[in-house]
Amino acid sequence: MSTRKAALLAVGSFNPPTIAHLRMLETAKSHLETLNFQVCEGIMSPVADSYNKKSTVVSAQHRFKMVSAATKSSNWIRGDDWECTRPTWTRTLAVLKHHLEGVRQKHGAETCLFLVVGGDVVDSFPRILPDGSNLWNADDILKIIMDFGLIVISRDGATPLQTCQAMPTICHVADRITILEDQVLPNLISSTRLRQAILARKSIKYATPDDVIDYIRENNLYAA
Ligand SMILES: Nc1ncnc2c1ncn2[C@@H]1O[C@H](COP(=O)(O)OP(=O)(O)OP(=O)(O)O)[C@@H](O)[C@H]1O
Ligand SMILES: NC(=O)c1ccc[n+]([C@@H]2O[C@H](COP(=O)(O)O)[C@@H](O)[C@H]2O)c1
Repeated sequence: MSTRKAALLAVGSFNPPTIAHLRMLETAKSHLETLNFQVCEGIMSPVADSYNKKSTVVSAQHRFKMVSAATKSSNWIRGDDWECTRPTWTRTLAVLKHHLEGVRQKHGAETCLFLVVGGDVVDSFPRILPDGSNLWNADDILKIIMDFGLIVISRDGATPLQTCQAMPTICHVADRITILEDQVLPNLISSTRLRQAILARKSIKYATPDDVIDYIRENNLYAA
């Protein structure tokens, strides 16, 4: 069987990045390798500041630097600041389209780009915003699943398959979504837990790479 090249994209706040964010990319890579893909690159793209109105979210500049620190020891995952340096929020389909171009230039015109998300992101697909608009466009979701490829990492409390099956606009492609468990490190880690621990002066060692901890300490992030 011939090898196909692939790259992976993870989007999110990464406020701060945790080992769960890194594990989701490693889990997706291992799975694709069993399907004979050669996974060339993993991209972590922090969302722009304009997306989050929460006061707990530190600036995109800090979040990008923490992602760079988190990926320092990886030989295939890197942070990318194209999304977070744009003045307005960029929908994930547009982020994928942007990176597909770069990835194909680097690794060849046949390279695939998959989106990797936790199950909670899929559970947000049907969410209606207070102004009545959809958080996700149905068309975007269809394109992400069919034109790119959606890999979902199970997350406690999330029911991604049921969510997709219950959405009339995407139920017919629900079986095209890959849902994986992290068998090596099933976890309940979240950025929220790390922020809470820092605030309570508790250790976050081993929940994120040491370089991220150093960056948080040097910049006095998340402390009261
Ligand atoms: N423990 C986990 N298991 C599976 N997916 C995860 C996990 N933690 C984060 N993710 C996924 O990583 C991506 C980026 O997540 P994000 O930066 O919002 O982190 P978070 O831990 O969910 O943040 P917060 O606690 O601040 O809401 C999302 O696709 C999210 O579902
Ligand atoms: N319509 C969209 O493209 C869309 C909608 C909601 C969240 N997202 C992305 O998903 C990521 C995670 O967002 P949440 O932290 O709100 O779950 C962010 O990077 C955000 O940009 C994209």
